[in-house]
Amino acid sequence: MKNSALWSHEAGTPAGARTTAEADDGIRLDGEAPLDDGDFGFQPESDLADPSAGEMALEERASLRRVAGLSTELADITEVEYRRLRLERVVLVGVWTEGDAAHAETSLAELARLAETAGSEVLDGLVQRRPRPDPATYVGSGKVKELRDVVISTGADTVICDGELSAGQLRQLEDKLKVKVIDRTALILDIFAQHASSKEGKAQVELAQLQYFLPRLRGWGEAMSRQAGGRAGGATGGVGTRGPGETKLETDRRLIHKRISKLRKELKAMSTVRSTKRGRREAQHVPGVAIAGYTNAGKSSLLNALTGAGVLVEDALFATLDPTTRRAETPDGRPHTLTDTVGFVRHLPHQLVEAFRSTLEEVTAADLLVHVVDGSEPQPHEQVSAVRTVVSDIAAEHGAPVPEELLVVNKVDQVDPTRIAELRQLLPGAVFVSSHSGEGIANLRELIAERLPRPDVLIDALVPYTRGELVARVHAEGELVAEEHTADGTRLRAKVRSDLAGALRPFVGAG
Ligand SMILES: Nc1nc2c(ncn2[C@@H]2O[C@H](COP(=O)(O)OP(=O)(O)OP(=O)(O)O)[C@@H](O)[C@H]2O)c(=O)[nH]1
Ligand SMILES: [Mg+2]
Repeated sequence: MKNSALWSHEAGTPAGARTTAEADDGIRLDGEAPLDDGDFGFQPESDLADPSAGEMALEERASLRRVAGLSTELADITEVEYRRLRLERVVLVGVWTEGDAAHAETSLAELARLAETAGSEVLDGLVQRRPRPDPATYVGSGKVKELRDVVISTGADTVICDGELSAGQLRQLEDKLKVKVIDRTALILDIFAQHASSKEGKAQVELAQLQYFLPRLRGWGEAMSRQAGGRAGGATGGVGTRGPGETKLETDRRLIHKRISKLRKELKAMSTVRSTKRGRREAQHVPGVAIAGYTNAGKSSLLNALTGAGVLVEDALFATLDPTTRRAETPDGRPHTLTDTVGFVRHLPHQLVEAFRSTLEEVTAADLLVHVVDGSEPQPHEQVSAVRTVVSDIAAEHGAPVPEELLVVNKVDQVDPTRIAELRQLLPGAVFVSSHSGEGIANLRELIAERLPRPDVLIDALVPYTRGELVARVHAEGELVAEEHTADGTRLRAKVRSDLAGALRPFVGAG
C-alpha cells in the first residue's frame, strides 16, 4: 500500500488542481469544476472583421465534432469500427514511475487535455506509484478492483491509460473492468483522425492507426468484439461469446497488410510532390523557416502574427496536421518562407512519427527552426526537450543536420514579470513574444533575418544586356552593393550564393 497510492482527480480538468493529503496512502486532487458546456473554449477574436480561412476551418471542425462509427473502406473488418473511438465518459489512469508528484500530475493533466480534445468528458483521474507498470494489468492487480469501483461509481464507459499498452494488458484490463480500455497512443491517433483534413493527412493517420492496430488485433480484438456485441444488443454475440475466429483474424490481417502497402505507396507519391515543391524553393534559394514546437504552443498563431496567413488556431491539441507554407520578407527585404508544422508531444507515438515522415521533413529541411514554447506552461523546459528529442531523431533518421534553432517563448501576455525573469534563466537565449498582443514580434522578425543564411560570395561582373535574366537573379537572390548601366552591359557588385557566382563567372572581371 505504501508505494501504491491511488490518486484521484475529481470531474473536470485537472489543470491547476490542488493537492490535499487525504490518507497516508492516498492523495485526492480536488480539481476545479467541470467545463460547463460542451464547448472547447475557443474565443473568437472580436477584432477580426472577416472570418479568415482558419476561422472557417474551425467552424467547420466544430460543427463536425464527434462523428461516431463512420464506416470506411475497410468496413468489412470487424475491428475497424474502433478506429474512430467512441469515447464519452472516461476515467484516466497513470502509472507514476519516476519524478516528483508534480510530474505525475502534469502528465495526467496532459492526458485529460488530450481526452477532452478527442471529445470526451473526464470524470476522474488516478495515478498509481509503482516502479514499473504491471506486465499483466498495467496498474497493480490489487488496484484494478479499486479502479473498477471508480468506473462503477462514476458511470464511465471508457478507461484511458497513460502509456502504450500491449494487447494482453488491454484485454486483461477490459476483462476485469468491463468497459473499453484504450491507451494514450490510441487516444492521440484518434485526435489525429478527427483533425486530418487533407488527403495526405488522412492517409498518414490511417497508416499510423493500422500499424498500431495490427499487433493488437488478436487479443484486443476478441475483448472488443465481445464488448461491442454486448452493447449492440447481441448483434455480433453477447457478453461471453468468443471473438472473431482464427480464419477471420487471418483475413483481417491480410486485408490490413494490403491496405498498409497501398497507403505507403500513395504517401510516397504525395511526398514526392511535396519535396519537388520544396526543391523548387531551394533552387530559387529562398531560405526556409520552420515553426515547430509542442502542441498548442501557438505555432499557427505565430505564423498568423508574422504573415497574416489566417491559418486555423484552436485551443486544442494537434489542431494543425497539414503544414502551411507562406512567403515572407525580412525587414531588409529578403524573401523567405515560413512553414507552420504539426505539433509535438511527449512520447509522440512512433507510428505517427513514421506515418508523418514527409510532413516532419519540413522541420529538418529548414534553414532555421523557430521553436515555439508556451510561456504559460508550468514545465516549459520539458516540452522544449521533448521537441528537441523528436527533431534530432528525425534528423538522424534522414542523415540530415539538426537545423539551427531560435527559441521563442510565446504567450507572454499571460505570464507575469517574475515568471518571465525565471524563464529567461531557464531558457537562455530565448526571445519573448505574444502572438496575440504583437509584443516582441518585430524583434523576432529582426532575429529571423539575422539568422537566415545570407549570400556570401562577393562578385563584380559586367553582364551583357542579352543576359538580363542573370541581372534579375542577382536582384532576386543576392544583395546588391552597386549597379551601373554601361555601354557594354550592366555592371554589378553584389553578394550572391556560390552557384549564382558560378553562373556569373564568365562575366567577372570582363569590364
Ligand atoms: N494568451 C495567448 N494565447 C495564445 C497566444 N498564441 C496562441 N494562443 C492561444 O493558444 C492556443 C493554441 O494556439 P495555436 O496557434 O493553435 O497553437 P499551435 O501550436 O498551432 O497548436 P497545434 O497546431 O494544435 O499544435 C489558442 O487558443 C490560441 O488562441 C498568445 O500569444 N497569447
Ligand atoms: Mg497549429
